[in-house]
Amino acid sequence: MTVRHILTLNAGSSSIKFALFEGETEPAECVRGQIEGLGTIAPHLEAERNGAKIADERLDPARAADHETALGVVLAVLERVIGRTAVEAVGHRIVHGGIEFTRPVVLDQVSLEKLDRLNPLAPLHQPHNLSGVRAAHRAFPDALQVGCFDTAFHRSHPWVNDTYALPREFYDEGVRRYGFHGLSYEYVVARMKETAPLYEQGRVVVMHLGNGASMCAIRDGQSIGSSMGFTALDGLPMGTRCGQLDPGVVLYLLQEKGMTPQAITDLLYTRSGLKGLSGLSQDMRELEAAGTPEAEQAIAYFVDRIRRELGAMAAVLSGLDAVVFCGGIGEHAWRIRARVCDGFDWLGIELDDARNRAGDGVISSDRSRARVFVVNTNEEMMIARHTARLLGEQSNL
Ligand SMILES: Nc1ncnc2c1ncn2[C@@H]1O[C@H](COP(=O)(O)OP(=O)(O)O)[C@@H](O)[C@H]1O
Ligand SMILES: CC(=O)OP(=O)(O)O
Ligand SMILES: [Mg+2]
Repeated sequence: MTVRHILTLNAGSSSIKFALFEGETEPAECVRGQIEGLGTIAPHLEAERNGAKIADERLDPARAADHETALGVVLAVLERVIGRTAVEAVGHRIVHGGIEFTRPVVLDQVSLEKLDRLNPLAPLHQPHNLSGVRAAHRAFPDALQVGCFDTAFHRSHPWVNDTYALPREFYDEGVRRYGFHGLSYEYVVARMKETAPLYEQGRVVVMHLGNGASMCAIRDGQSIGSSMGFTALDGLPMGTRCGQLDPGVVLYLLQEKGMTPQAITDLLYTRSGLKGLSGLSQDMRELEAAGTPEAEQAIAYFVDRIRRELGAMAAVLSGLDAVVFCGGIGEHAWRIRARVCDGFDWLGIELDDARNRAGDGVISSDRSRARVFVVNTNEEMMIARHTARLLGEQSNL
């Protein structure tokens, strides 16, 4: 029997991550790579095959000026690496599934057109996710194209955590607290089931802190609340997004400053957050190294909003058994983890300094009532599992 190959594409706001999996039932990763720093002056490509580096280079910014150009680089790398290997399916991270797409689906023309309509609700992601589907279809015309949605994991939200206090018809037409980063949360829950089953059943707050950042309150493995809402703008401040904002500010920008909807979109999605506050960079590595007062204030605001959200989520969960850090910042920035957890002993959190600096697995002390973990999230693995299942179902038809 020939081995099945599944390719996964994950277009984030500052990166494209890709991976190739092989295997009949449980997919095993054989190639993984990413281009990070899209749209910055220093984009970087790295890739490995079975753990060995096959690419590690700074890219000419013109080759990663936007997602579409960078995707061309990714497809060229893949062609070099996998040659004529048949790819049976391509699994895509699609950030917004709206009301209708609540689980992974095989994509066709009709579903793509419906998903195109959600572009305005996730302008940093959705158009790139969908152009990834179209490019993959051109590159692998015989492969099944599967869409896996960031919003799907959060459909278990109880109504109070799913609605806004607007007249009811808005909820009915889809103005809801969808929540995002769902593939990452789903992976973390699956990982905890394997390695820390006691906590998987408990009251867990997961922090996905990357260029996009959100937090999720999880009970019994299900999302009961997210810091993100109708769009991926709400909640925590991010690389370039503002996070929680009084809607009155938007009215002020429209009415008093005469800004157009496009100018406001640009401001809130691409000029705010860490970049806007620091006046320097959206990248936590650069802010930590800079040490300017503005960079310090940007970090302080980021940490403060995470701490507020942690307190709120512990209240929603009626207590706390575990906290998980993941995403580019959550996995690598030990100083941020220390600042987030500082003084939370009243919630039962106590970090072990050496474990936190090492940043792998459990980072809380043995005395800590709540356990704190760092998990290297793997959205690609989650996409591959969903895609393998749908591929299996299709071949049984
Ligand atoms: N070693 C590090 N120290 C601090 N921050 C880091 C480090 N590595 C990555 N980051 C942060 O993680 C971000 C990327 O996170 P990631 O989750 O990969 O991005 P995306 O949201 O595009 O998927 C970078 O913009 C940077 O702020
Ligand atoms: C939803 C979101 O913000 O995703 P990312 O962190 O990958 O940009
Ligand atoms: Mg991401």
